[in-house]
Amino acid sequence: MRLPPAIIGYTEEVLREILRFTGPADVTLSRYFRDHPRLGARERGVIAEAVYGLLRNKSVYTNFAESGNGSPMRRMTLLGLADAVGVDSLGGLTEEETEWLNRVTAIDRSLLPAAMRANLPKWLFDKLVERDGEEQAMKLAEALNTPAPLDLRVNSLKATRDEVIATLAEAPILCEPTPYAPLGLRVLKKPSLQNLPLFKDGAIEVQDEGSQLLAQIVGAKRGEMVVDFCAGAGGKTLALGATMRNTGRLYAFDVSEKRLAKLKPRMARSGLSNIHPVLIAHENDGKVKRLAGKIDRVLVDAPCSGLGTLRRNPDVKWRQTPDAVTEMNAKQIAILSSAARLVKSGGRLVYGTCSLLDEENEAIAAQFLANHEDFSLVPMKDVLAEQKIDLEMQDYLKLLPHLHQTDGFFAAVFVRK
Ligand SMILES: C[S@@+](CC[C@H](N)C(=O)[O-])C[C@H]1O[C@@H](n2cnc3c(N)ncnc32)[C@H](O)[C@@H]1O
Repeated sequence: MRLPPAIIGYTEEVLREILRFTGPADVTLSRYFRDHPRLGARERGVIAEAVYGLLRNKSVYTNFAESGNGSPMRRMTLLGLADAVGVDSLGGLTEEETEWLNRVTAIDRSLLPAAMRANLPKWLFDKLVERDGEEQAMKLAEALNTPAPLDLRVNSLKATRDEVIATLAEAPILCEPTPYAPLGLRVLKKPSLQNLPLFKDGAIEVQDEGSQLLAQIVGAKRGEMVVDFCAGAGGKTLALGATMRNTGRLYAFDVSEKRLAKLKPRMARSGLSNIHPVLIAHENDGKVKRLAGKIDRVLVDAPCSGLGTLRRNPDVKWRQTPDAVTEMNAKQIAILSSAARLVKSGGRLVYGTCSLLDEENEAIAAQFLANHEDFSLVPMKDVLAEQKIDLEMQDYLKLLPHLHQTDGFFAAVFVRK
């Protein structure tokens, strides 16, 4: 069935706003849908898919939109919608538009220049090519421009992975165990989970496999004192709390009240009572100082460019700038240095990001080690062996979508001597 012609106007309107890049695309999209309650579920789905498809392919579509007649924004909109549902499903096109869309969507993209095909901003593409070579950079770009699968983490306090697979199969929702994370499941389609008893009762949480692995290498144990320094809405906090079997004390620090507020209902669902959310004003807050030298394990899941999450947040690549990354680097080293003071002798400090850039990853780890003689690096291959995770790494954890089917993640593990 063809889509009503009005959908083109709605998509164009919201796209115009999103392409100003004044805020995250998902926030703008949610606000638009709230302001347009008449839009049905199917229309919302198509508009969202068109917007995301366009953000993923913006370089190529901008080039395509330069041909043809009429407003470039309408042409961009048509390309996004054609990407989402196919040209034949669009209602309200002129004959000329149909002919143009059929022509440009049939173009063999392998003939386009690599920098355009990668659909990355030039500064980022150049950086990746310089580091990894063009072939690898293209493979990475292609994976980053493909939507992420839906990964779940089983809450081991409430169920086993096999029990969840069996219960989901009754729904029927098909999934398979993730290759590396012991409690992960990859769902084969993208069903809505919110109303499932498994979700409401806290037996499952949505969490990328890479994020699960980052929490696991902290190695938190029963009865320990653990700090999740940048806990946000608690994706990794919940995983840590379950690994600790709901014992010990797990402090969830963050500077964002809004993010910590989102952790609370998730804590309630999970059945975890060992988590203590703490709002801090900054990384040197007195609440941090009081715990100096007392903590067994500290995770710093640092604020970063987020370029490893482009599969879910394709707008991030167009919103980030090299200057913003440089500013972030100062914050990252400041947070890591302050968090390090919490770690007791023999304790573990984990620095992680969801960035692909060396300057937010290895460079911060190296700078930290150079300035903290009382810490040494624990090679990631040893940490993975200890956690029985079957992944080949050297000094650091470096997860990449084209190699591991996860978001891009980096982690370094240090021990206090
Ligand atoms: C990558 S996000 C954390 C994601 C979270 N750990 C998860 O797994 O869902 C980084 C977090 O760092 C927080 N943050 C920023 N500056 C901070 C600071 N100075 N001290 C502590 N947290 C900070 C941000 O509010 C944000 O929630």
